[in-house]
Amino acid sequence: MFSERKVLLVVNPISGDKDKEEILLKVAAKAEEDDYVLSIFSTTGVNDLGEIRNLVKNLCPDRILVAGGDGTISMAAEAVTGTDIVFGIIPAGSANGLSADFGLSSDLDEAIEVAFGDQSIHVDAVRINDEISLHLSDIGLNALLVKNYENGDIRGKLGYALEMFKTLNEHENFRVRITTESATLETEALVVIIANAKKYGTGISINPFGDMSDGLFEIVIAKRIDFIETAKFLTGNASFDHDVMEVLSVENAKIECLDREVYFQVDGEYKGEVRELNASILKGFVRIAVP
Ligand SMILES: Nc1ncnc2c1ncn2[C@@H]1O[C@H](COP(=O)(O)OP(=O)(O)OP(=O)(O)O)[C@@H](O)[C@H]1O
Repeated sequence: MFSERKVLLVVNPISGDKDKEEILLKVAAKAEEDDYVLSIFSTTGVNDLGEIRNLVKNLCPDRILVAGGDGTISMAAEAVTGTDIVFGIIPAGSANGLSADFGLSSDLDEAIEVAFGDQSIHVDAVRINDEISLHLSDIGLNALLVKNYENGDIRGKLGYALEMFKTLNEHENFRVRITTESATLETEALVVIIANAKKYGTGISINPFGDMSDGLFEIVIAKRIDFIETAKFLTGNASFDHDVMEVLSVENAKIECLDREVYFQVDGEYKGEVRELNASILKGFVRIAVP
């Protein structure tokens, strides 16, 4: 008997401050062309994870497409983990770091072709306390920037640029102890990044050693601002000064903030202040459609 193929489109109506009408129309047209029955879920910001989990259970889609920013993409990925559903990304956030890491085009037609295409790879995620991170999470300077951005009035890259001045004035370094399966390290830090991927959505490549499918994540520690050493690190030059930048490839890590609570963000979502994080790799977490 012929069984119909189903695709679920998850849309965040507010991400990136962009109208999603064109996305809806183009995805509907492509679904019809490829003989998929399309269902649409628009996020509300309240219990979206639970709602998407229920939809996945009841609809049993073959494919799920997500039109939103990194926060929506990570949340929807969490809803499908443990299934073999192909996950397609339609970049529609203010920064879109995840799609940049997968080499996805920002052109809508191309992104839709890939999201409905046959190529896919399994990618890892990192569990950090009760959160799932597919991309980049951190404590310190950048998390404070994310907090200030969320409280600011201006969305998009301009919003980030404006909040950067305020953030640099407000930030103070902190002391941290990092315990991994192979080492313990204690240092002062500007930022500690838990990196499954390579690039922030701003295009800054913070983890040149990152591979989202290698069964490892990186802990990147920037100890202080030093432009030359930071530039060496960011360009993948392995001779950077370890007094300035440090990178550890690990499966598990415990991060303790020794002198105070520190700002924490996960995939671009501010999560409050924390004293301790426990991070572990989740291998092959989700199957993502790629070019
Ligand atoms: N309908 C909605 N109204 C308000 N907030 C929402 C809605 N749907 C989702 N959200 C919130 O959007 C956030 C995720 O945004 P996402 O990462 O997709 O985009 P973004 O590019 O970060 O968006 P922004 O334009 O805010 O920078 C989550 O905090 C979620 O709770």
